[in-house]
Amino acid sequence: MYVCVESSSLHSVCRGLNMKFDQKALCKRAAQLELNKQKKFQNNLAAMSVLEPLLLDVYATIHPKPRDYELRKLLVHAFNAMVKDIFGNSNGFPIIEPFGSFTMDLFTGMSDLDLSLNFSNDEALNLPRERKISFLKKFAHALYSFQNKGHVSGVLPVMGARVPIVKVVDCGTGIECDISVENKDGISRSSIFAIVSSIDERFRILSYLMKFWAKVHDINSSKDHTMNSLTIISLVTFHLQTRDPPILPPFSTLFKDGTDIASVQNVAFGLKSFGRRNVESVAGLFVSLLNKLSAVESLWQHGLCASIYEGSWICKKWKSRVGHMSVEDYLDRSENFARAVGKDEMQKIYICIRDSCDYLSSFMYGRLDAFMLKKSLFGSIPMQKPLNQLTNEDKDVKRKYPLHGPAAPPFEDTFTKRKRYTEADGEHLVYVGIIYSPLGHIKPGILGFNISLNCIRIEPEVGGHGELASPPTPSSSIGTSKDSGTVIPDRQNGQLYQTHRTLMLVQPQGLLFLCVSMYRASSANTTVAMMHRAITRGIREQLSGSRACISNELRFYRILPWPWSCSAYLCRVQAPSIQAAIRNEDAVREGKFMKGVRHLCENGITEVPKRYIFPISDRSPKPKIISGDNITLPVIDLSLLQTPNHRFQVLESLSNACKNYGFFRVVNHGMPRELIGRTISAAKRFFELPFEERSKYMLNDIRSPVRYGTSFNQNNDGVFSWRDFLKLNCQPLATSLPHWPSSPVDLREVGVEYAKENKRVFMVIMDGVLESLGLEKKKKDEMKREFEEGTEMMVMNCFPACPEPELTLGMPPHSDYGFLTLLVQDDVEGLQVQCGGQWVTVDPVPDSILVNVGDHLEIFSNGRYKSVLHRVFVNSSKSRISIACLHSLPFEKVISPSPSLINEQTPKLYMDTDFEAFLDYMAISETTNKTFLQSRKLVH
Ligand SMILES: O=C(O)CCC(=O)C(=O)O
Ligand SMILES: [Fe+2]
Repeated sequence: MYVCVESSSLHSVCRGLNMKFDQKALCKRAAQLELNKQKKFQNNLAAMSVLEPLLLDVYATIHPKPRDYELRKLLVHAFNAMVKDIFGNSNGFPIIEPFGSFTMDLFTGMSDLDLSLNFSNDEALNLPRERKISFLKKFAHALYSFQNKGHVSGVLPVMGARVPIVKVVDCGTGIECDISVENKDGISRSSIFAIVSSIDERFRILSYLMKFWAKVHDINSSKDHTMNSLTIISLVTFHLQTRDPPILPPFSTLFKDGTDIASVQNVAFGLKSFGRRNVESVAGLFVSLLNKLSAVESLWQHGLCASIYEGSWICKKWKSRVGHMSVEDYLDRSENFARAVGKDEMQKIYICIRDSCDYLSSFMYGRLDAFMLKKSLFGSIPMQKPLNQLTNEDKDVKRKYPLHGPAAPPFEDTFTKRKRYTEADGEHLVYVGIIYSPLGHIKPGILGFNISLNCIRIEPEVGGHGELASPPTPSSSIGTSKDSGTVIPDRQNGQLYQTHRTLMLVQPQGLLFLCVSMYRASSANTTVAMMHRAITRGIREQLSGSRACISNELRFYRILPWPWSCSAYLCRVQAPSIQAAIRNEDAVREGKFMKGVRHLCENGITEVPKRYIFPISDRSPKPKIISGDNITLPVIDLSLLQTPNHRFQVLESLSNACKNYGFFRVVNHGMPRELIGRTISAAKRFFELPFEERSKYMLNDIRSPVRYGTSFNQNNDGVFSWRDFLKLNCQPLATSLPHWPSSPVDLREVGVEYAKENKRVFMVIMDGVLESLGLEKKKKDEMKREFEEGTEMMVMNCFPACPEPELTLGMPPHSDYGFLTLLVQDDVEGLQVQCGGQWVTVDPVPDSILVNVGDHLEIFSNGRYKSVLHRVFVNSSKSRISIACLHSLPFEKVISPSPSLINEQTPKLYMDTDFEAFLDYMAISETTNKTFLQSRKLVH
């Protein structure tokens, strides 16, 4: 125990500055540093107004749902029934009482449940440690027998801990519980924070955000010597106490009538409007809290301590040493909540704090967009629910203490980005519950490992088992000694060896994958957390290949003897019927959809697989069949653009076309008709090659000079598009060309000729576009020089004939990313553009080249010219080929609104962007519907 030897006259020597601090000087210095930091940090109002909803959105995502509350309550109830059987129940005791994050209302669906086994209500009663341990042993003994029967799993007594506990996972809910005895300290601390929550709601929001932020950065774990939750919540409290005007009172005020819950509650009741005078936003508080922590980095070692009892900094030394971080326990002021924080871990914490301040600062300066900020602060993986929280009442599993509750709501898909079926399918996901208990069930075999799952539970919403496999009985063994495993390389930390097995189960309404991993570290320096991260990445990569969506990840256990560890994943794929499930399973297993639409058609299909069915809202209204109803696009005669007499007029038309349509045709462009014909023909012949030949170019790297693929953004598309494509990078040609397909034999030659001609035509149009935007000659010439070196991506599209064309789309509504796209096509109709809120079909016109404004030009023109949404429909009889060339500035160039187009009436509307940002975005998001461009918009 650390005993406080603090006094206000305590001196500590600052080695670096050779300076002494007493309490007053130290606190003054902390305030000064915070002020300096705050001054340097430019709070941009527009950016703040984007940050606020962003943070509230994160909060809404992580905040538990009603079912999470309910399950925990039911679980407490079930444990109480269990306790009654184990210990008897004479005077109403013992009872199980929850505390910790659940009672503070600061938990998430992933949080453990802290429970205390209480033998009386007497707050003063303090059982000796030995007594507590003997009660826990008795409890653990009973739990083991429940474990054998499949009621609970992962029973683990941790008697050597400061507070002895038994860990156990409930099979019905998947919730891990830490049970302690007479944990009155824990109960009163969490009750007090729950009361504080009622004073100002910013406390709870900020606590959630900070806890989540810390979790994402792996700095919220006392076991790993980073910050425990009490430290984080106390730092939030402290920040709110030290704002001007303060939002929360010092706890000394709260405790003025005593520290018993009733008194504190009473006092708090009178403080309900305490923080009202302070109107700071959550975003403002979030930023200033990180800045505050960042500012005082150097002062902790001199005894700086956050006292929420006093509501101010104090100077404090703990008995054995100065805390690396000091956050005074408000009930026992001789204790440091942050006592577990280690020296190296403090550095890790500070790297995260500094980085996050930098991200926020870049965001304020417009150098980082909201999307990337969110990713940097909170990661890109949504919080996942413990899978068994999706349960209905137990049916199959033996459960002695059933959770009697209302039926579980339908599965809420937190992975909307990866959702594979549309709402129109009508059916929700199957519930599947699974508990994996590694303790005592994983043994290294001679060649591999034996893994037994001691309590898998499968609970279909509708009874009956799948056809492909029946659910494993409790303790099915899915590991075999023949399974020598796969090596998953960890790019950052060398190699980790792991073995994993994939168990596939088909349920009447869905398909499940269960991946159980058992692995060991390759070196003694590898921490368990590193192993876990590497395996997680590996499994996710494998699953993204199969397009399964991960519905949940089981708890990560560190309780195996070093260097072994294990984790398990359950993934589910939504499917409306067993047949569909089997079809999908085939497709997923063989990666059939990934092989493209032509491949699918070549294998004979008579209906559109579910995976390709778009929501009605996306595919309606049906394309108009009556010709003549199609849109007449502006026509720009490029030959006239070069004649001085007509140039001005043509520029005028060009400007109108870019402003009002975003699409126009160019004629008299000088591109030989036969060259267009030859290029389309080469593309057509490429798609007609045997799949084995085409598949040589099926590369997953979006930066590769050649890429054969399918759909729109195949790694992220929820619904697949009826399109295959071949993307050829044309800049620089010399290095890209050798990678282009060698078959059909003329593809390279024709492609090069076409790419060069296309660039020439693009330069002519771009010259006009720049002039029409009023750029002065010098700037225009400079831009043109850059465009000469600019990117050019040739996209050959193939839209095969489709058995049910009205259900799908060749391309979803999207805009193109570059400055201009030049498009040619065969004679089959398919393109539609959005015009005045309507989808209108564009006729194929031989000899003309269709041009459209891309996102980069919308940004560069500061919104004067608009990139326009377009989509492609397919038909039942004819395959269609189109070739789009997307042109932009060089890859590394930053694209920003032209300064000449920013003025008082039209302030800068978009933040700077580059290809890297686009690619990053594309890698994890759906890019349809101009979402990328939306993410670049500045709010005024
Ligand atoms: O095929 C078409 O008409 C349009 C193709 C397209 O929009 C694209 O490749 O971005
Ligand atoms: Fe397009």
